[in-house]
Amino acid sequence: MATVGKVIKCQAAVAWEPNVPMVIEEIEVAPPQANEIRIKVIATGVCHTDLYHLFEGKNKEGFPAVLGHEGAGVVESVGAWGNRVIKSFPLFLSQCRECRFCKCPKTNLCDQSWSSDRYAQMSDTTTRFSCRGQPILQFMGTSTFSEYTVLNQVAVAKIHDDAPLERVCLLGCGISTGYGAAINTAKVEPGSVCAVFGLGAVGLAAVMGCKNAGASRIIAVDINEQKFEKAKIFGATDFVNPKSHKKPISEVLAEMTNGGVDFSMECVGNGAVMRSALESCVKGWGVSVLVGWTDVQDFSARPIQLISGKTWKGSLFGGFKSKDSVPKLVLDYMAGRIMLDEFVTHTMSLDQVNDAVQLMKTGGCIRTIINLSK
Ligand SMILES: NC(=O)c1ccc[n+]([C@@H]2O[C@H](COP(=O)([O-])OP(=O)(O)OC[C@H]3O[C@@H](n4cnc5c(N)ncnc54)[C@H](O)[C@@H]3O)[C@@H](O)[C@H]2O)c1
Ligand SMILES: [Zn+2]
Ligand SMILES: [Zn+2]
Repeated sequence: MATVGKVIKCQAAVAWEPNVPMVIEEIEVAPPQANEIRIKVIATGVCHTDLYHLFEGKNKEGFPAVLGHEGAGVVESVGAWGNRVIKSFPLFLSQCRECRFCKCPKTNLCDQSWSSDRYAQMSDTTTRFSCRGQPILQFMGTSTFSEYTVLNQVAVAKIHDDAPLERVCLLGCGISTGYGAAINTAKVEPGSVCAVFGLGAVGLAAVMGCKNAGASRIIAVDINEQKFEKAKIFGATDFVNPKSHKKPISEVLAEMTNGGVDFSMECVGNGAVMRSALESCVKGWGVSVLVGWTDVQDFSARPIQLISGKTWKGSLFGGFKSKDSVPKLVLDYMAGRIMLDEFVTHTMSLDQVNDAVQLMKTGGCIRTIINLSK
């Protein structure tokens, strides 16, 4: 390819500062260095975590940056070699296969993922992006709101040649997260009663996970009743709007389930909802999983909640070891074992990225796909 080894000029949505819409800019993307891969992004989803970074987070240091971490594309060039067209998948959670955590089957938290360097920039702390001479940070080591991006090879998976990128990109974050929270972290059992709090893409995917794991009853909880119809498609059997009840939601669920649910998943990112999700579990064996993202420093629960035999745990990227699992999830979609199409409510171009963010902010979408292929 003509671009191998050269700087590529392309369009990207640059978040210059917090609480200000992103600006479509021409950026320069440097060639990949050793152990890096430059990817032409074909499609990307917009996740609540992008919104969180832009508007809700307290990380004022993380700007200017190119956001986006739910993308799929093709390899443009790899370090010093090769230019085969390979469908490839940027992973915000890496899998180096060498660290203590990668070697342990109990977790997916690769040690390389959350070093502050890789989180904000590339592996050697110098970003590959610049705009008008100024370095631009790479969000979550991925930055898929750009026509081209550079990733460390520990954060790229190769996926099936026939994978439809404008669908499987969703496996880059929200869907894998919710689905895995149910099947890997909660380990939902056949015949069990589950409750999912929050019915965005993450929560709907958790509903899908509960259903695939054989749950007999799945209670969908959201303050936006428009989400209930979608939740039904993914397998929800009961629907609760906390705003329609004067009692705490845990009491409502306890009455509906003879004492509480077997498994609950918090997919909102709200400390109070996390507490009610735990309180909604049955004593003795109930398991509650935190999935929603929040920068609440402390949150509380009465110790009796845990003394009485409940388990409270959390899940990042659904507990999936990313490089190993994403290619398999792609095959699951292609074989009809998991749904993806049903999550897509809007398709837009890169210059509409602020509209996509706004839609998510107002609850007007499940997932918007930004199509970058030209
Ligand atoms: N742990 C992880 O690996 C991971 C990965 C991706 C996203 N997340 C987080 O998961 C959360 C959900 O992401 P999303 O993309 O589905 O977001 P979303 O904004 O599409 O969905 C959130 C849903 O929660 C509902 N909600 C808000 N307040 C509620 C309340 N008090 N009770 C019940 N429902 C309520 C909203 O109406 C909405 O339907 C976010 O916090 C996101 O940052 C975590
Ligand atoms: Zn690792
Ligand atoms: Zn995300």
